Amino acid sequence: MSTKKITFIGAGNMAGAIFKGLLANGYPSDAITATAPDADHLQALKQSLNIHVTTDNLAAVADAEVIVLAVKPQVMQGVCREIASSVCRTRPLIISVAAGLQAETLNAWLGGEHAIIRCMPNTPSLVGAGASGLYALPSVQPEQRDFANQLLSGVGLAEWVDQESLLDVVTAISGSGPAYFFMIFEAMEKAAVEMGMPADAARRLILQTGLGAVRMAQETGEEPAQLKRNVMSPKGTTERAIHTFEAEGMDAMFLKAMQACADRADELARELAN
Ligand SMILES: NC(=O)C1=CN([C@@H]2O[C@H](COP(=O)(O)OP(=O)(O)OC[C@H]3O[C@@H](n4cnc5c(N)ncnc54)[C@H](O)[C@@H]3O)[C@@H](O)[C@H]2O)C=CC1
Ligand SMILES: O=C(O)[C@@H]1CCC=N1
Repeated sequence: MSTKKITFIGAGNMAGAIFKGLLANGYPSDAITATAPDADHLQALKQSLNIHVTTDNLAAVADAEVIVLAVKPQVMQGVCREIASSVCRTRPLIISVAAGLQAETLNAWLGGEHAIIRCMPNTPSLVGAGASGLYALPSVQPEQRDFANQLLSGVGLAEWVDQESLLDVVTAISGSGPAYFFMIFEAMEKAAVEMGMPADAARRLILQTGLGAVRMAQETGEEPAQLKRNVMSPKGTTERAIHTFEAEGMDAMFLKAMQACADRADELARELAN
C-alpha cells in the first residue's frame, strides 16, 4: 500500500490493534504517530514499536495526511475542537472509528466540511483478522477512499456500506461481535469444566472448533444452516444440543442483543451531538 503520514488520536485498544496490525504488515513505523494523555503508555509504545508519540494532539496533526480519530465517543468533541483550526488549514483525510458519532457531528466539531470516512473496525485487526465496515462522505476523493480501503484491508476484511446508518448494524455484527464469540468460548469452557474436563484442554478444543467452523464456512461457501445440519445426525447428540439452544430462544436472543447494540450506537450519537 502507499505510505502516508498517519496520526492516531488515541492509542488504546482499537488504535493499537490497527497500528500494530499495520506494522506487522510492513507499514513504516516512521509514518505513524500516536497520541494519548498518558506519557508512560506512549513511551512504552515508542520503545516497543518505534512509532512517533506525543501527548500534544495539535502538534501531532500538523503534518498528518490522514488522521484516525480513535478516542472514546465522549472524548471526541474536545479532541475535534482542539485540532479544528489546524485541519481546516491542512485538509487531511479524517477517519473516525468511534461508535455512533455521525460524520455531520464530526464536521460540526471540526469546524468545516471535511473529507470524512467513518469506519467500524474490530480488535482482531491486531492479528490481521479484523472486520471493518466503512462509509465515506460524498466529498471524499477516490484516492482517499482507496487509501482507507488499503489501510483497513491490510488488517482484515473491509466492507463498504452506502448508508451511514448501516454502520450501527456493522457495530452490532463485527465491531462488538468479537465479544460475543469470546463470551461463547467462556461459556463453553465453564460448561466443559463443570462436566469434568481440564480447563486448558477444553480451551484448546473450543478454540480449534471455532477456528475449524469459521474456516469450513469460508472455504466451502456452504450455507451455515446446511453445515449445521451436516453435524446433526438424526436422533444424535448434536440434534439434542441444537434443540436445547432453540428451546432457549437463541435466535430471539441474538436479535435482541444486536438490536440493543445498534440502538446504543444511535443513542450515543444523539446524546453527544450538540
Ligand atoms: N474496542 C473496540 O473493540 C472498538 C472500539 N471502537 C471505537 O474506538 C474508539 C476507542 O475505543 P477503545 O480503543 O476501545 O478505547 P481505549 O480507552 O482503549 O482508547 C482510547 C484512547 O484514547 C486516549 N485518549 C483519551 N483522551 C484523549 C485525548 N484528549 N487526546 C488523545 N487521546 C486521548 C486514551 O488514553 C486511550 O489511549 C471508541 O470511539 C470506540 O467506539 C470501534 C470499534 C471496536
Ligand atoms: O463497546 C463499544 O462501545 C465499542 C464500539 C464497538 C466495540 N467496542
